[in-house]
Amino acid sequence: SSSSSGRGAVPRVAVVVFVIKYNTVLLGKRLSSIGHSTFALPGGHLEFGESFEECAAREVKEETGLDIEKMEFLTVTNNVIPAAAAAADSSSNSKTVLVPPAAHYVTIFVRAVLKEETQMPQNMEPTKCDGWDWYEWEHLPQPLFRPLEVMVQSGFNPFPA
Ligand SMILES: CC(C)CCOP(=O)(O)OP(=O)(O)O
Ligand SMILES: [Mg+2]
Ligand SMILES: [Mg+2]
Ligand SMILES: [Mg+2]
Repeated sequence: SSSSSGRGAVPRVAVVVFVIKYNTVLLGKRLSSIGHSTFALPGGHLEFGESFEECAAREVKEETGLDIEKMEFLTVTNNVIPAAAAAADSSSNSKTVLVPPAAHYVTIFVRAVLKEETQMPQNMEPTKCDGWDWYEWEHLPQPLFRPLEVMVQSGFNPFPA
């Protein structure tokens, strides 16, 4: 992981997965230093030597117990996730103290379907996620994890046309 001073910090790559079931998508509330208490897709860090598809299948299996197939690349976004709002200097000549970003991820978005549509998600990492559920695109839970919120606001739709 990167040093807190920001020296040596490099952007990391994440693969996140729209697991599509009929007209719903799988989301879970994050319990994590990044995006705590916001609803996010299953997924995580691309590990050395992995394909996007291998990472997607591994992370979804690790986090939800679900087996997925037919992964398709959708899009990629660059997410510089700010630390707490820049701290203003408390002295009279208050100036904004620059705070290094808390995180920087290049996020690969893929979609996939369940190998077996009767499979139910389990919360495999209860210290990192508050539980998984299926949501219609028109009725997404709030608040969404920032990178996903930005995509939804842009009018992105992950479902097959
Ligand atoms: C913060 C996010 C965009 C990238 C890292 O995702 P994550 O915290 O789910 O990572 P892991 O599932 O690999 O622990
Ligand atoms: Mg994970
Ligand atoms: Mg991981
Ligand atoms: Mg994860």
